[in-house]
Parts: sequence; C-alpha cells; structure tokens
Amino acid sequence: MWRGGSNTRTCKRRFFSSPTRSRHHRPPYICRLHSRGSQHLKAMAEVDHLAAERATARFDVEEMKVAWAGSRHAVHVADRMARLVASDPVFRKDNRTMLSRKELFKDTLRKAAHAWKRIVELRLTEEEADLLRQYVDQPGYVDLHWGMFVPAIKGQGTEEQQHKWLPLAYKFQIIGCYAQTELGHGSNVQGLETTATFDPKTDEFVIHSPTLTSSKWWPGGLGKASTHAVVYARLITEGKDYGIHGFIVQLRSLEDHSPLPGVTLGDIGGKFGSGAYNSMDNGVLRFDHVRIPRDQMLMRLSQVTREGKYVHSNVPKQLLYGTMVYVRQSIVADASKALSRAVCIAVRYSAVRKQFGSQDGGPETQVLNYKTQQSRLFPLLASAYAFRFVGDWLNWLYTDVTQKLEAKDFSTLQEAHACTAGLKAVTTSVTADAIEECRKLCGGHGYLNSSGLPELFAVYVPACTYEGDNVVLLLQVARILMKTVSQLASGKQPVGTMAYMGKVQYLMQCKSAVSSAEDWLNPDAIQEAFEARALRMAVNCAQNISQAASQEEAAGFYERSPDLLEAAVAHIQLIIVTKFIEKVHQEIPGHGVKEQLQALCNVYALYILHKHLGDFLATGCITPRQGALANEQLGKLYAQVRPNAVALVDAFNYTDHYLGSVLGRYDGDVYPALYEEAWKDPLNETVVPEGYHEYLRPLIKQQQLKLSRL
Ligand SMILES: CCCCCCCC/C=C\CCCCCCCCCCC/C=C/C(=O)SCCNC(=O)CCNC(=O)[C@H](O)C(C)(C)COP(=O)(O)OP(=O)(O)OC[C@H]1O[C@@H](n2cnc3c(N)ncnc32)[C@H](O)[C@@H]1OP(=O)(O)O
Ligand SMILES: Cc1cc2nc3c(=O)[nH]c(=O)nc-3n(C[C@H](O)[C@H](O)[C@H](O)COP(=O)(O)OP(=O)(O)OC[C@H]3O[C@@H](n4cnc5c(N)ncnc54)[C@H](O)[C@@H]3O)c2cc1C
Repeated sequence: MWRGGSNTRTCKRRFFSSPTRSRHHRPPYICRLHSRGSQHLKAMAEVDHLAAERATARFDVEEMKVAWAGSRHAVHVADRMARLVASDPVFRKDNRTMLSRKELFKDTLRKAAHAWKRIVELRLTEEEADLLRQYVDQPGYVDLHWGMFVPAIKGQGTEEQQHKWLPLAYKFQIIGCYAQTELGHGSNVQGLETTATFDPKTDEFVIHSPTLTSSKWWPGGLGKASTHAVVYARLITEGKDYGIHGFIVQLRSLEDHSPLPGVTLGDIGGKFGSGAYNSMDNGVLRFDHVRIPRDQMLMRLSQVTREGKYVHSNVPKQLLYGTMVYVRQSIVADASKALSRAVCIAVRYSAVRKQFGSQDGGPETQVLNYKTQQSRLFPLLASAYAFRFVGDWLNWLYTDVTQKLEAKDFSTLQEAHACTAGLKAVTTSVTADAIEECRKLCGGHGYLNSSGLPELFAVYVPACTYEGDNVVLLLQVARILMKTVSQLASGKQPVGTMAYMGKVQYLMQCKSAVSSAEDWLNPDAIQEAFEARALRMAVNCAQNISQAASQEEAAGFYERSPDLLEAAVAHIQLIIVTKFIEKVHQEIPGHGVKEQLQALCNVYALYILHKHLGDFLATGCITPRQGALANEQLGKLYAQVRPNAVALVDAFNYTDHYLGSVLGRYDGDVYPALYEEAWKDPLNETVVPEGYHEYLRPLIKQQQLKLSRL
C-alpha cells in the first residue's frame, strides 16, 4: 500500500532490456591554463599532491568503498554511472552558478532530456537510471516525477488506476508533480483548503481554489514542466467534508503545453543562492472549478461511489501520507551523500592547505594537523558514515513495513513514521550545518563558488524544510515518545527502536561504570549512556507535562515543546549510534576496514556525548569526570583518524565532476585550478569592465579635475 518507491539498491528492472554497456574512465586531468591569466604558469603533468596522505592509510580503500556503497556490485554500478555522467559534455556543471535563471532552467530541461536519451540508448536498469539522475546533480522536475508523482499513484491508486497512469508516467508521456502544499498551509496538511466537490449529475469532481491562501505553492516541477499533478484537496460529497484526499489532475495540454481551462499556473520565483535549487520550477497553481472524472480520485484507501457515497477501506487514514514517508527515508540516504561530499572537499583541501609553523624555512603545517581542525572535521567525517549506515537500515525498515502493509499488518506504521520523521529531521539539520562548517574549514577559498560548497549549501538547506519542517517532524517523534512512556506503567512492552524503554527500571537509575578513557571504547558503555540519557529525558518531559497541574495534556505538551524537541533528538541520536554499533559488529571484509569503522563509530558517539554533555550530566547517568574521560578518548581517536583521513574520503569514490570543487580535487592540485577557474568568470571576459566609461572614468576624472583646481 505504501509501494511508494522501489528499493533502488536491489531493483534490477530495466527500462529497456539489453545489457549493452560502455566503459568510461576517469579522464586524466589536464591543466588547461587560461591564456590571459596564466601565461607565467606552465602546463603541468598529472601529479598526485595527496599521494603522501594516501600512503599513510592503514586500511584497504577498495574494500572500504564496498563497505560504504553496500556491496561490490553497488561500487561497480555507481562507478560506471558517475564516469558516464562525468565524461558527457551535456552534463557539464562548472558554469552553473553563472547562468541566468532562464538559462539554468533550460539547461535543466536539456540535461533531463539527454539523461532520458542515454537511459533508453544504454537500456539502463532502474538502479542505474537513478544513479545517473543523482550524478547529473541538478534538481529538476524528474525528481518529483519519479520521486513523488509515481510513488503517490503506486501507493494510493487502485490496480486499475495504476494500470492506466503508470505506463504513461514511465514513458514520460505525461510529467507529474506532487501538489500538496498551499500558500497558507504546508506543515498542517489537515488545514489545506483546496476543494474537490463531487457532482453526481456528471460523475465528476470539481476542483477549486476558494481563497488566495488555497493556491498550491511550492510543488517542484509544477511551475513550468508538469502536465499532470497529484493534487491534495478536501473531498466534499453529499454536503459533507471528508478531509484531504489525492486526485490526479491534468494541468497542461499534451499538444502545446498551455494551461487547461480554469487552471492558472506559474513559477514562484527565484530562491536562495546562485544555481542551486533555482534549476527547479517550484510552482503556483489555482483552480477555477476544474472538472475531472470521478475515477481520477486516488481510490486505494477510500472511494466515492457513482451515487456519491463515501466509503473508507478498513485501513489507517495515515496511509495517505505514505508518499511523504517514502521520500523522508530517501532523504536520509541523501543526507549522507551531501555530507560526505562536503567532508571530502574539506578533508582533501585541509591536507593540501598549509599555514604557519615553518621552521628554518621548512614547509608550513598542513591545516589538517591542527587539533582544532581535526576536532571540527572528524566528527563530520564520522557523521557521514553514521548517516550512510542508518540510511541503509531505514531503507530496510521501509521495505519491511511496506511488505507488512501489503499483508494488512499495520503494527509497524508508527515505528516507520517515527523513524523516518526523526531521522529525516536530525540528519538534514546536521548536514546543513556541517556543509557550512566545511566552508569555514576551507577558509576564504571555501567562500568561492568554485569550491562547490556555497552551491551545495544552498541546494541542501531546504531539506530542513521540505518533506516536513524538522521541528514539526521532531514533535511528531516526541508525541510518540510520550505515548510510549505513558504506556510503560500499564506494562505494555515497547518494540522496535523504542524497545530500550522497556528497561525503564534499570535505565532510570543506572550509573556508568567507565573509569578510564579507554573504557569509553566499550560499545556497551556507550549504548547504556545513550539509552539512559534518551529515556530519562523522555520521562522527565512526561512528568513535567503531567505535573503541569490543571492543564490539559495538549497544553502541557505545548508548554514543554522545547524540551520535547531535545528528548526527540536524544532518541534519534541513540538510533544512529545503535545502528552504527550494529554495523561494526557485523563481519566486514578488508584489511583494517572494520578497525577504521570502529574508530569512526566511537568518534561519532563520543562527539555527541561531548557536545550534549549537559544532557548526560543532567540526567545523572554519567559524572563530570566520566564526561572528561570521554573527551580525552575523543582526542586519541582523532589522532587515530588523522593518517587515514584522506583515504576515508577517497572511499566515497566521488569523481571530480560530481564533487564539483576545485578544492576537493582528487589530485589535490588546487592552486592552478583556483587560478584557472577565476579567469572563467564573465567579469574577466573584458580587461576593462563594462560600465567603466559610464561610471568609473567620469568619477576618476571628476576627482582629478577637483585635485588639479586645488
Ligand atoms: C532522467 C530519468 C531518471 C530516471 C530515474 C528513474 C528511477 C528513479 C527512482 C527513484 C527516484 C527517487 C527520487 C527522489 C527524489 C526526491 C526529491 C525530493 C524533493 C523534495 C520535494 C519536496 C516535497 C514536499 O515537501 S511535499 C510536502 C511535504 N509536506 C509535509 O511533509 C507536511 C508535514 N506535515 C505532516 O506530515 C502532517 O501534517 C503531520 C504529521 C505533521 C500532522 O498530521 P495530522 O494528520 O494532523 O496528524 P496528527 O494529528 O499529528 O497525528 C495523528 C496520528 O497520525 C500519526 N501519523 C502522522 N503522520 C503519519 C505518517 N506519515 N505515517 C503514519 N502515522 C502518522 C501520528 O503519529 C498520530 O498517531 P496517534 O497514534 O493518533 O497519536
Ligand atoms: C525547496 C522546496 C521544495 C518543495 N517542494 C514541494 C513539493 O514538491 N510539493 C509540495 O507539496 N510541497 C513542497 N514544498 C513545501 C514544503 O513541504 C513545506 O514548505 C514544508 O512542509 C513546511 O511547511 P510550511 O512552509 O507551511 O512551514 P510552516 O509550518 O509555516 O513553518 C514556519 C515555522 O513555523 C514552525 N511551526 C509550524 N508548525 C509548528 C508547530 N506545530 N509547532 C511548532 N512550530 C511550528 C516551523 O518550525 C517553522 O519554524 C517545498 C518546499 C521547499 C522549500
């Protein structure tokens, strides 16, 4: 029922069926020096400026690539798709931040069309096609078409509706988007105002936007590209409002793309940053009594009969939110990608960049050797791995829940909602902050577009808002935590990721046995501290809510919501730590790979402990001395990570094209690249700038004249 999206890691479905493949190799970097700017520099042969760093790695990088990607097959496919994109001039993206909005949008249409052509020509599987889409790395209507429109029809459409609409969507005979959010309401889905009123006389729904605030606002792909949308509207039949339901609505002519009668459409305007999410046509949509056949209501969960009777199948109404749950789980996997890209750039550049510390004319110190740089950067490196593994687990959970729902088993729905909502919120918030931190870690050059970091930040930050504002989602997790705590007294045993709460008697009074820094390397010590902290924070909130005398529970929840947010974060961090520990307990092949992952797992956990020490101390499960020991151990772990840092980011296996950063280049040859890149700026097209004769010359001349009169 939630068959929203497919698990692309395992799906082998081919769009077309012959396995013709071409091999593409990383093109050797040839330093193309700009004729005007770099006459004094000579073209240089390929040099690996990071070779010394790579030589210090104490593990097998090729095997770490497998651990990161999930399987040898995944490394191979990703590698092939990344190179395919990198070697195709249509997928060039180094000029993106210099394009006007119109040029950028047209470039996005061109890339999407070319990607589709290549997918058809090369008969790529769904897995390969999705990777290709990712490596093209430009938000566009295809993301919403495949990521939300198709999943909404799969999850909420009947067999008959799927049979009718999916083949059209699969072949791009129609292009769809997901039109839920309105000008007046996004977070509060139940507050949407668009109406779908059944007219039994004509067997049609009349879709209407009764107010300005009911205008659909934000849907990606809606502004200019989509021909159809899944529109969420209040279903009204026999004079009664049955709340929000999904409807397939055609918006534009399939002949000339003009809006259909009664439909007003457009783009909502420029967004944060240059390039970035401006490639997407987020749109506005208003309906003036637009009629659609009754069978375009998505009727898997509930139906309206020919006579206008509303019939709800015996399933939870939250299944209507299934598409959002699907996308939230995919956003967690995307967080590890965005974070690892930023970290890869910052680690490589920090190994190349040198400042201070030269003695007797010797080389200066690599900034990566500064302990402060390590303490800012290595937790982010560890977080990238942590998010990758928790993302894999979440993908498994989603698949498992989907199978259960198919069998009408709804017992894990709440768990899926809590995990997808909470992990989406925590991983995107951390990643957005981390990209900005990586920019600062790269000093001044990090602020240049050519570093890739400003655009990565601008394109990534809306992830904290779309698919559910992070605060709104964490409050959903908090509500489930409070419900679980309240059920403990009745002896109901919590399950899944809440199971630890069943150990309430022990966790409420346990004291950590850690007595040396090394003791913090024991996963049981970490697990216990994280469980005790999460449980005690949740129980404290529950007690405070119930003690808010005379108040209703909802009012108590509202009063305590800042604390509830922190309790929800603690619970989600526990899940991330637990899944990392479980990963490291598995058999992991390859020389030194397991040891590196163990170190990163400890860095992640002890960094969180150090950063949120107040929480751990306040709940009394650890002492200030134990907190200090954790910090001491963290310092030792950073020293352990240091010689492996560059190899650990190499294991992400990103091409220079995908990274899109002169600072993060594989060969570390950043200075000629920075120099060369500067000369490509349109401002450098002329030696004397446009405007000189209008504004600069008269100003200078005027001043000269004044001076000569003195
Ligand atoms: C070139 C060719 C390429 C070819 C490629 C081919 C292959 C491609 C394959 C795949 C491609 C994949 C691409 C993916 C790309 C994705 C890109 C994404 C871009 C993102 C764009 C953004 C889109 C959007 O933002 S869409 C709009 C999102 N909006 C929201 O998220 C709104 C948030 N609000 C809500 O969700 C709800 O309003 C709410 C949950 C906050 C409150 O809901 P309400 O009904 O009011 O419920 P409430 O009273 O709070 O709770 C009642 C009970 O319901 C439970 N509950 C709530 N939600 C859920 C749920 N989702 N599931 C289960 N249960 C839920 C809640 O716990 C309550 O339970 P209780 O027991 O009654 O207490
Ligand atoms: C780039 C981008 C792409 C998008 N794509 C789509 C799309 O394809 N389709 C689609 O339908 N929508 C899309 N959206 C819309 C998106 O889903 C909403 O913006 C999002 O759900 C947040 O809702 P909102 O804008 O109403 O925020 P609001 O809810 O108005 O949030 C404003 C502030 O209020 C706070 N707040 C709100 N409610 C509460 C509460 N109960 N308790 C405490 N604090 C609260 C929030 O934390 C936030 O700080 C997109 C948005 C963006 C930015």
